[in-house]
Amino acid sequence: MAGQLVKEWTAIQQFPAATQEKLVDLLGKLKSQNVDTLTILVMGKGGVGKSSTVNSVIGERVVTVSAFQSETPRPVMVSRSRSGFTLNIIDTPGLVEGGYVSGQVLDTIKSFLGRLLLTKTIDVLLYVDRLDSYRVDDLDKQVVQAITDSFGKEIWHKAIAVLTHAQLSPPDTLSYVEFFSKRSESLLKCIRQGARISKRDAQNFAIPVALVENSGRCNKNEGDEKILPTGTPWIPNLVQTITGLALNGKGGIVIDQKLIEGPNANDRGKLFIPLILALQYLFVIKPIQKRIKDDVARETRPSWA
Ligand SMILES: Nc1nc2c(ncn2[C@@H]2O[C@H](COP(=O)(O)OP(=O)(O)OP(=O)(O)O)[C@@H](O)[C@H]2O)c(=O)[nH]1
Repeated sequence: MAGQLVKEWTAIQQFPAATQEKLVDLLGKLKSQNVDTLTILVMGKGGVGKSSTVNSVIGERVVTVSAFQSETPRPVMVSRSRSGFTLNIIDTPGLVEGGYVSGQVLDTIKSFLGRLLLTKTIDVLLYVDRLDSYRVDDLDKQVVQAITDSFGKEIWHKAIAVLTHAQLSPPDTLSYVEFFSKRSESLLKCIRQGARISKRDAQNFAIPVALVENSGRCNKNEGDEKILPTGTPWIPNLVQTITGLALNGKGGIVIDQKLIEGPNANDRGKLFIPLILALQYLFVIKPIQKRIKDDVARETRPSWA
């Protein structure tokens, strides 16, 4: 990738042996299908755990994590290669500023992608939110809508809903599995509404949900792998979901000029052309015609004629 430093993915060796084995297996599966590069875009609101998730997957602290609004300039792309396979992960700033979806942040993300990935593709979107948010609201829908408007509805063919803080203790009345299924169903419903995916089309846009626990206090199994309350080691599970999506037969999101400049940037004014012509006729041409007519009517023959 032009101008992009691709480092060797040495941090993979920091993972416990069982996790390493599964990751190497999954990368092998991708290579066997002729996929030797995977580019993952990470988006979501602020403070939901995007940067932490990037660090967890790479296995080292590659992007700054902060309990408050991040001061690290983002977007940032982290690239790692291993045995001829390259993983690119793009961390982005939170999409909400001052209680509103920030068009400026989205534009920054798009121009960053244009500079780095023009004519290349985004293979997977990690849409990050927290498991321990108890409800979705209109702002969530607006975030999804803004992503859809910027990248096209097709991006949801390549999306995983990632829920961080997954080691939560649910309220007394619900089991962990019940809580997870309620939370993921309400988030998926919000995504479908925000992305304008009809009920009939929902099957076609089956968005997987993956759980993540970035905390250093995440429980571990006997193999030292970080596990969810269900016992599932979450890093290989997330990478498996990513692999499945990369190989789901749907094309990635191509970063081209049209996407960078916004939908029909050149056509934007076209809608106004008839209106402008009508106004021109009413307020310019008609008055001129009238003045000419009046002038002709007022014209008196010169004395010499
Ligand atoms: N317990 C727990 N804390 C998490 C988890 N993921 C992130 N955090 C914490 O949540 C805070 C925000 O995490 P970030 O990774 O910076 O979140 P972000 O989405 O990148 O935030 P912005 O930079 O504002 O866009 C930090 O204090 C993290 O330590 C998680 O899975 N579990």
